[in-house]
Formats: sequence, structure tokens, C-alpha cells
Amino acid sequence: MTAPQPFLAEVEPPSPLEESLPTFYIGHHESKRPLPVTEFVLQQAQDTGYDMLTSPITSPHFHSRVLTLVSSYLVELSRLEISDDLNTTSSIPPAPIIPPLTPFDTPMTPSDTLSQLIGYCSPWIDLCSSDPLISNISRQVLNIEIAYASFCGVGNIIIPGPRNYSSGSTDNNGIIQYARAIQEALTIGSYIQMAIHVPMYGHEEVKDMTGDLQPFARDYESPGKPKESKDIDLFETWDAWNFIRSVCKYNSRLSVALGIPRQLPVESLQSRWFAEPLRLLSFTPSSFLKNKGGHPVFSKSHQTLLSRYMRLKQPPWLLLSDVGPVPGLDDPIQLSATADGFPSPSAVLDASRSVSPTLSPTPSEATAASRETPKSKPKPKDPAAHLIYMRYLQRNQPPRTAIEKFGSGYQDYLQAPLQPLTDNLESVTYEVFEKDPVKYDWYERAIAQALSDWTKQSKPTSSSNGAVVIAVAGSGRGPLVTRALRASKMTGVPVEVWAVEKNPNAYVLLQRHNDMDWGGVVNVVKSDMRAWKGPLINPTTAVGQATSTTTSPASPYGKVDILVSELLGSFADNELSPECLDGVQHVLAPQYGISIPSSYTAHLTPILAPRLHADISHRAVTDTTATETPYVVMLHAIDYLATTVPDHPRIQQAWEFVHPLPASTLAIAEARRGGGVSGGGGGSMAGGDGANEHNTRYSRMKFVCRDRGVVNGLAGYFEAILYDGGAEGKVELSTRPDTIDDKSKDMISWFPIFFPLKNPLYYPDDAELEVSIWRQTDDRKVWYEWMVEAFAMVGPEKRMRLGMSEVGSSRKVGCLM
Ligand SMILES: C[S@@+](CC[C@H](N)C(=O)[O-])C[C@H]1O[C@@H](n2cnc3c(N)ncnc32)[C@H](O)[C@@H]1O
Repeated sequence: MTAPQPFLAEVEPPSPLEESLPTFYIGHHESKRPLPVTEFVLQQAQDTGYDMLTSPITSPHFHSRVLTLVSSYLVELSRLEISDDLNTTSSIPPAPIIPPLTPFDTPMTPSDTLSQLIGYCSPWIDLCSSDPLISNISRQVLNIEIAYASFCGVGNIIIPGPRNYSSGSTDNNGIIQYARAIQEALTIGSYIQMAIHVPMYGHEEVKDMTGDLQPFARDYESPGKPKESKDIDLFETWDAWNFIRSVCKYNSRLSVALGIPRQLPVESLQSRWFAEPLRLLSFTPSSFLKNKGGHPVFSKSHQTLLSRYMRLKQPPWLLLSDVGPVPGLDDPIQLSATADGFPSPSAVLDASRSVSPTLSPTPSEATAASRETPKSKPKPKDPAAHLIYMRYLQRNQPPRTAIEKFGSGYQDYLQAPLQPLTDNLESVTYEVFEKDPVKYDWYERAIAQALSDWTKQSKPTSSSNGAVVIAVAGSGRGPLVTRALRASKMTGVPVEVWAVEKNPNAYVLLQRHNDMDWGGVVNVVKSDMRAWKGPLINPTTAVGQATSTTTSPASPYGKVDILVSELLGSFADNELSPECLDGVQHVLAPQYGISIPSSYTAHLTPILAPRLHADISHRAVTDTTATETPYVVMLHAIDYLATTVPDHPRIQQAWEFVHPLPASTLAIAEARRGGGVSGGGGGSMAGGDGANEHNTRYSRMKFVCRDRGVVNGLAGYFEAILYDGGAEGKVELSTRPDTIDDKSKDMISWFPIFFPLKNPLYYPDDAELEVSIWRQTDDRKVWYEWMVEAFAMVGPEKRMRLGMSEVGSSRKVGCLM
């Protein structure tokens, strides 16, 4: 096991999502806001239904001061050029320094309203400029603005994204200039949250920007303008963002304000952005369609995208950009009657008719529509139409699924895997397992099928009275024991049930259950299953006492026909199910005995997980094992990097364990134990005597990636066959996102495992990732080692290794046997 572990007192629990629908926190942005955002403006905006406003940090006054400074400097330069005084580079006068802000230079001042404001940095600068003067001045402007916003107490700012990306061509150093400027800005405003405003793909629409610094750039070697290219490089913007945040070392205060275009990109790019720290989604009028009534509405795909992004653990804020002024500022009568944020009925009706049949108005809206919209009068354009529509969408979000509700608050929350073998679990932990609506039913089905087959096939049993002997190895608080008894009742096959548990506290509950619920028919044993001798044939000693007498021909211990266990971890074998089941296999009836589960497999896929990477890097400051720990985590803000192609699916099986083992394998293991190896030999390479060597594994898998990306680690899943009922079908469990619905829909017991890479591994388009993973043991411990290599094809048959990760190893935090 397992999925959400109850939180220990000293661990701060993640804040669970409210039961209600996601909060839409909606802001208003104007690229040329005419008035300073005063308390009155803010109040008007809030009355209309906005939650916040953006405000420029500096004023047009400041802008013209900077332009004058730049022009004067350039005039001075040309004067020197003409007079031939610029004969050496050293005689070029240093770039001017922008004098400090004056009260005319900024509309902002520290006040209570600032908490509802987002500072918007000047878009007329060009940090990417190839002209050192322009990039220098731009950096100064940025720094001045951030320092002042920070001083005033602004919590969030938006910085317009880079004006060119240069991911493909080599002749532009703009993006590195930009990234370094942001890195510097992060040190200036040391508390402020910074969102980089970038479109999902391509460049922001070029707006007519009076006083843009870009045209001032002198003709340097690399032109500052983005290169016209016929091919649209969809991932170029993401690439630029990735570059910036990598330079800024995944700083947790750096996020994305994502511009949503009218034409949405391919799914792979939408899911790429989903994995990124989306602070804001910004919409311009061009992100919307118009319905028949002329109201702004989203296309179906925009609605789906919005619902998806709003399900992030921290839903992004929504910014309506340039959708018109805040209503009522110049004409209070114009203040629309929608201060409660409810949609104008005609907007909703039209929206539902022409765009989304699923989004129909509520009865109250429909009534209001007939009351408020006289058919004869043409309705004036609602100045808050975009906002009204967003509020409407907010109230019509699809309900959350069972898994979403169960995992609420746990998304991307890293937990160290349980070690149920070395640690004794608390009752509350068992209680969480027992909430699974699927797992126990599936075990019951598997046991029932196994019992029916046992009788159908007339197999002899290990009891003297013909009952099939079932042992639940690691029974916890007993839910599988209950299911075994139910399976027997359902099939009519008599059983003798043994419950073996090493946790002394759970043992108390097992005995209590036996008295109160199971009618005393269960034999409860307090023992490590590996030390259990088997069912006492004639229990003269108290039932449940493990003894350590050696087995003799006249052994008092019988055998088990069906060994039921649930010792699986998120990566199948990571809680040492193989080692425990090997250790108890001696009690299994040699010829007919079966194990439920009969086999399990571990599966992997490379993922982009920037949030997890940032979290782990942060932990690594104080915890040296942070980057070497495989974590149990409900993966959420991640992107799957591999594409499914023939022979190389997106998620691949690493290895398998099958139970029971062939007797010969166990015999070799036994011979090796304590150093006694037939034919000599010095034990295993990892330092043990080799008795557990048969449980080591190695796998190398090739993944094909169409779009460039960054690997932050490997997501691990498992599948298990509880029982293969032949014609009746297999009873299987799966946590793989692509097979869970087929095999064990709605099972919630296990979150995936995450093997982190210490350093992100970048790869280009059309690359291959080779993942190597080892299961290692030294007979005392089990641990994993993993690494990723990136290759690019450089010819039809030739590829080149571009880079590789360090080898991760969980040896220091390995599972003790
Ligand atoms: C994941 S829990 C499952 C509990 C229960 N069967 C269920 O499904 O809810 C695994 C249980 O196995 C027990 N366990 C693990 N290793 C064991 C061992 N070597 N011998 C006996 N019990 C063991 C743990 O104490 C724990 O109660």
C-alpha cells in the first residue's frame, strides 16, 4: 500500500479543496488603463463582479521620461559619431541611468487596496533586445518597477513575456538576457510573486504600442525582431518559458500568466501547459466567439480547457484583458445590474443554444430572462458580457469524479512510501485503505473464483475435513478475512481460515473481530509470516501462537491451499511483497497451493513534473536523501512525455513477479543463505550472501517523444493478477491510467510512485528516452536505481546521446527486509 496516508501530527496536511465548485477568481486588465486604480475604481470593479484589477506600476509620465533619456543619449552618440570622437569602443559613453521615480511616475501608493491589485510591468520595454542600450534600459525599468511594487506591498505582478524566443535559431541571445533579468528581478522583490505573460504558442498579437523601446534598437548583428518562419513551432513558447524558469532554478515565486488564443493548439501542448505553474489564464476578446445574440462565449474546446485547468490544485486566476473599461466608471448609470455575477439571461440562453447544449440556464435564469428581456427592445451591448459569461461557466462546471473527491488536497503532495514490514501501521492508516470501493470486492471475486475452481477441479485440500485452507498473510484489521468468509458463503465451499499478522496492535483487533464478527471460526496468528510454521493441525496450544519448533515428519503443522496477501506498494514490489511471500511459501501446499495475487508487474513512464521537481529541490536543501527517494504521490500537474508508437507504448512494463516461485529457485536461495553456495562463490555483488538475488530485476525501456520536453522523473504504476480464472476471466488490479478503467475502475488504494531526477533532462523534438531501472538487494534491504538517457536521431539508423541523468539510488532510504 498505498494511497493517501493519514497525516501525522507534525506534517502539515494539504488543504483539501472545498466540496463546492472551483473558485473563479476573475480580474480585469486594460493594456492602457486610463485612470489610476483608486478605491472607487476598485469598488466599481467589485460591484460589477470582478475580484481584482491590474494596475500599471509606472505612469505615462515615467514612460516619456525614459524615452527622452534614451533619445538624448542616442542624439549624443550620433553627435560624437559625426565629430569622429567615437574612435574606440571605450570612448562610447556609458548607458544612461534612469533617475528614481517621482510621484508623477507612478499611480501606486501603499494602501489597503493593493491586495486586490496585480501590478503589470511596462510592456514597452524589450529585455531581449540585441541592442545593449535597449536591454540595459529595459532591465532598469523592470527593476525600478519591481522594487517599487514590492515596496508598496504588491503581492503579485505580471511581467510581459520575452519578445522573441530564439529556441530554433542560434543568432539571437535575447532569451538569455530576458531570463537573467527575471533572475535578477526575483532577488529585488524577494516576496513578490511573478507571472510571466506568454501566449500558449506563438507570439502575443503585436499591439500598437506608442513609445515602444524596440524601434530604438540600433542595428546590431542579431535583429531583435522575431524571425518570420513559415513553420509554426508550437512548442517554442513553452521552450522559452522552460528556459527562463531553468535559469531561475524553478523558483517557486515564478509562474506563468498564460494567454489563451482563439485557436487552441494540439492536445499535447494543452497538457504541457497544464503541468506548469499556471498562476493566471488571460483572455482577450479574440479568445471568445460570438453567439447568435452577439454575446461572447467559448467554443466547446475552450470550455473543456478551462474546466481542466480550473481543476488544478491551485486553480489559476482568470484575467479578462482589454474587454472594455470597468462599467460605470465614466457613467454610473451604466453600471450593469449584474453585480452578483449572475449572467445576463439572454447571454446564457444564446450561449447554450448556439455553442454548448449542455450549458443550459437554471430555471431562475430562464424566469429572469422572460421577465427582464422584453423581446421588442434590442438589448444594448452589456459592458460586462465577458465577465458575466465567465461567472456563468463557474456555476456550470462539471462535478468532480470520485477519485478527485477522494484525493482532494493530495494532488502532487509527496509522501515517503509506507514500510509496513518494518513499521507497524496505525489503525487510522488501515481505515484509509479500507475505504477503497473496489479492491476488497475484487479480492472477494478472486477468492470466490479460486474456491469454485478448487471444487470443480476436485483438488485435494490441506485440511482433514475437506475444507480449503485459506491464510490471509498480513491481515491488518481483517477486511480480507471477512471477504474470504463471504466468498466461502457465496460459493458454498467450506474453508478453514487463518489470519496472520505481525503488527501486535492490529492483532488485538483481529481477535476482537473473531469474537464479535467471525463467530470465532478464524485462527488468528501473531507472527511475521516468514516465521510462521503453518496451520496447526491439532491446535493444543492456544490458536495464534507462532512457535519455532523445527518441522519433522510428524509435524504438527499443516499446509495452506490459498495464500491471500495484499503487500503491494505503488510500484508493486516496493513494499517487499516478493520477499515476504517467498518467506511464507513454505506453508503453501506444494502441488496445488496458489497465491492471490498470482503475479504483479511494475510499469514506468517519463514525465514532466515541474512542481514536484521544485518541491524536491527545496527539500534537498535540508535533506540529503530528498532527490534519491521514490515518493508516493497523487500525480496531478504533470505531463506524459512519451508518445505511444508500435512496440513502444507510453507506459511500459519494467518487470514481473510470480507466486509461488518454483521450488528449485527457493532451494537455491536457501542454499545461499548464510554463505553456503554449492560450488563456492562469494555472495552477491551488492554485499549480501545472495539469498535474495532472485528478486533483483533490471529493465531498460525505450520511449519515443515527438515534442521536445524536460524529464523531471519517472511515474511508476503497477498491475496485478489476483486470480486467473481461465474462461471466467482474470481478476486484475491496475493503477495505470490507461488500464485502470478496464481492470479496476475507481480503485483508490494506490497513488503512483515518482522516481525523481536530481537535475531535469532536456531533450529536443523527435527524441528517444532510454530508461534504465534496477531492483537491488543486499539481503538486508531492497532499493531501486534509475537513470534516463536522451537520444536524437542523426540519420535513419544512427542516433546520438544528447545527455543523461545521474543514476538515482534509494539505497539510503531502502526498504528493510
Ligand atoms: C497493506 S496492509 C494490508 C492489510 C489488509 N490485508 C488490507 O488489505 O486492508 C499489509 C499488512 O501486512 C502486514 N505485514 C507486512 N509484512 C508482514 C510480514 N512479514 N508478516 C506479517 N504481516 C506482515 C502489515 O503489518 C499490514 O498489516
